[in-house]
Amino acid sequence: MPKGWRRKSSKDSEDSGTGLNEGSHAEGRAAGKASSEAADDLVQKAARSDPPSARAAPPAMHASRVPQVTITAEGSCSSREVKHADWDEAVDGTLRRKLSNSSISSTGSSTVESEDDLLSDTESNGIITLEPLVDTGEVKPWWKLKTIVHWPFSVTQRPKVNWVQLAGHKGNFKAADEGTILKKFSENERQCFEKLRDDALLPFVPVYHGTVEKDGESYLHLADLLVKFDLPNVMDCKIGVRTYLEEELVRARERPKPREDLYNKMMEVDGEGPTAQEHSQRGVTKPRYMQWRETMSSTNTLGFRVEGIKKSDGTCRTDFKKTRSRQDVIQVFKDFVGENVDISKSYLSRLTEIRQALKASQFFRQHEVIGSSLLFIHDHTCNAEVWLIDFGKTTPLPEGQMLNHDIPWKEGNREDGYLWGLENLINTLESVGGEEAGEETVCSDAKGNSGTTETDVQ
Ligand SMILES: Nc1ncnc2c1ncn2[C@@H]1O[C@H](COP(=O)(O)OP(=O)(O)OP(=O)(O)O)[C@@H](O)[C@H]1O
Ligand SMILES: O=P(O)(O)O[C@@H]1[C@H](O)[C@H](O)[C@@H](OP(=O)(O)O)[C@H](OP(=O)(O)O)[C@H]1O
Repeated sequence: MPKGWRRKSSKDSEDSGTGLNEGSHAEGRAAGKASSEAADDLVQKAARSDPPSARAAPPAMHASRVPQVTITAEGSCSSREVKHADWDEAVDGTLRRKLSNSSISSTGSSTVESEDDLLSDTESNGIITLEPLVDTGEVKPWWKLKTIVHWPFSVTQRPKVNWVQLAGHKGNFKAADEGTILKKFSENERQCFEKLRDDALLPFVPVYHGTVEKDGESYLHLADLLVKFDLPNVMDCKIGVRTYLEEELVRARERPKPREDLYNKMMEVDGEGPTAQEHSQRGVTKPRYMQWRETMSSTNTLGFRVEGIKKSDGTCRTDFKKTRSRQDVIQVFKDFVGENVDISKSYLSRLTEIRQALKASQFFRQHEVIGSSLLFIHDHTCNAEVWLIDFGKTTPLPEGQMLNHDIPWKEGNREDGYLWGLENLINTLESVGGEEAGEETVCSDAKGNSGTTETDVQ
């Protein structure tokens, strides 16, 4: 049992996240209004605002063919249009898809965007679709990917390859050889993948193939986790009770930099979110924004939040900023698993294995894990996997220091609430399964033959 936290039963916290964290909504709003003084006051206040975490809480191809990147979206995902041929010469000589920012913009123009825009624009979340401009009928590596689908909105009958980035920074990913992707290099993340090579968590992180240089840029070469799935359903859940580093807090306190992009993002969700001072300066600091995101979503109440979901039918959602109560999260999960008990069970067993591995992991003990996600993937075969991704802000502790990951965060202790969030995630999925006890389960084999089974969940 976490020290200082209590894992509540689903009953305890039945109707809202506030059941897990009494008054946290009100406090969230209060935090939203917290200060009308100088920006550094905002940061200090945010730092002091005794986050709920500190209170009782529950538990690829050849040159003859010129493919084209099509970035489109459905549902509430960002809308992207076909831009220009966007294949690159690959690192090893074959051609690769380029998912770079230069071909993507919210207006569909091919204008190269500034670094600032890239960092602040999360509109990149969308379904990335490849299609060849010239179809020779030849089967090339990319077309062998199992993620090939024919979109309903397709203007062409050519095969397409889809990859989805549900969260994170625009332009951070490129395609690589079949079954792999390139992620923009971060020394911090590289070090994490190197250390994970010899760790208990290795079976739960994407295979790391080292670093790659391309056009003067460095990348981490990683396994594409979607590749073995057929029309996958994908969900990104950010884990932990805190989504910013302590050092970001300190920096913002020393040199507060109110950001207009973050102010605008806040306004999009809640016009009443910014304080009077933030309205007048049309800016909010990063930690203040991050804390506001935490209080608006289930990060504070449950220690995790849903960032985005892409379903096999092509629909994609990233509008979960206000999905906060346990009931709302359960509903989102129910919808994601399609009321399929077998899938819930598979996810649960994988999460249980992850929990076990985390407890055995030396890496985990010695790192503050911030902004990392669990990527859920399943398809009609009921193959369901969960993977640990994104170690960009996972930071080593000073020599000799270790974290519990399930005790409240207080500035200085660097606790991240990762295990607490995982516990709540498991608990939430158990509720999804529990509510669906006896539901008919329809999974198909790899050839698409359906089979119906009656399943009980205890
Ligand atoms: N190895 C992978 N295989 C398949 N999809 C992946 C993989 N890694 C990341 N993704 C997709 O890309 C998205 C963003 O990944 P990630 O969080 O690593 O990016 P990021 O830019 O570092 O994010 P952030 O800005 O939150 O730090 C995920 O939600 C997922 O949809
Ligand atoms: O989810 P949202 O509301 O779009 O907010 C972004 C999200 O929290 C990212 O995790 C964060 O990047 P980091 O995790 O790398 O800090 C980014 O900061 P940024 O704008 O400074 O890139 C935020 O804008």
